[in-house]
Amino acid sequence: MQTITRLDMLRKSVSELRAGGAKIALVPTMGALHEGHLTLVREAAKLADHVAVSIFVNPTQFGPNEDLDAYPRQLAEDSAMLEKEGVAILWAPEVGEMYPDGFASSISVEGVSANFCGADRPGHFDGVATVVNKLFNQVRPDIACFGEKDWQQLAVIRQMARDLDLVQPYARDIIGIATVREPDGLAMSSRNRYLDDKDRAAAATLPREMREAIARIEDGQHVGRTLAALEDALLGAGFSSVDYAELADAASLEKLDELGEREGRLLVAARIGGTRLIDNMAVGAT
Ligand SMILES: Nc1ncnc2c1ncn2[C@@H]1O[C@H](COP(=O)(O)OP(=O)(O)OP(=O)(O)O)[C@@H](O)[C@H]1O
Ligand SMILES: CC(C)(CO)[C@@H](O)C(=O)[O-]
Ligand code: BAL
Repeated sequence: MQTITRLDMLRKSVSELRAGGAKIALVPTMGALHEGHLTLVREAAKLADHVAVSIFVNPTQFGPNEDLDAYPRQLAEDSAMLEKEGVAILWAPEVGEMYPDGFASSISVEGVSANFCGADRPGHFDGVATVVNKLFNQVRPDIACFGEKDWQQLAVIRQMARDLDLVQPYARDIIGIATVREPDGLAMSSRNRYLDDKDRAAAATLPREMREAIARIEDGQHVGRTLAALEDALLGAGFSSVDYAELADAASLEKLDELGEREGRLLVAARIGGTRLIDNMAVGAT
């Protein structure tokens, strides 16, 4: 595996890998890798000849009071894990390489980014879209893999890829990978390591109560009251606040008051012990 920190070196290595028509899959990450990330890498390896993984804690997607400084950074450990997975390129630029002096552009994806994390974290998805666009231009992957854990992020990236002709035929090339969970159901996330033992145990209430709420909605119970009960259950279990707990159209991320014929997704963000956790699950899917 080549660990690359400079863009000129990346371009050279990518073109060498691509010689003879080999396909490249990109897995963008912010590092502090866990089994969720490694699942993305393994799926990527099935779909392409070579896998490139990026590790970049992107400052432009963090708000002023968020955890940019505290975000875990462990490049040596991450690099050893990726080496074992047979990854060809680890792209790990410094902030100045990604955003040289004078950098002045931003990509804003409307609609899908308006609600949920987009509303709670102003500018977050502009930061994500801009850096993912740059990563696509830098690596020029044939496919890219993203986790469904960040459902809204995946929708934003798909919209951007479609609007800006980034990959084609696009629908096949942005791959969404199902959320990988801990044995108690908690979605794996680099931020789970912020939780102390008590909060970590209570955090499993989130997927459990989401499943309960989904069963009630599918059973025809009132959506608004079911979601209010879900919020109460989380607050009762030790969560300090619920940023949102909403039923949405799975593709447009428009809020839904009832399921109807639409493919629904339950999306939740809630805080426990100062850590913001997100999760989402299908509602009404066959
Ligand atoms: N549990 C998971 N299952 C599947 N994919 C995941 C999981 N966790 C993260 N990913 C995916 O890995 C990619 C990189 O995510 P990132 O590095 O932000 O990790 P994270 O664990 O989501 O971190 P954070 O705690 O910052 O949200 C994203 O596409 C993300 O959706
Ligand atoms: C896609 C991403 C790597 C962009 O910084 C990040 O948002 C993430 O890790 O999900
Ligand atoms: N996994 C999403 C990246 C973020 O929360 O900033």
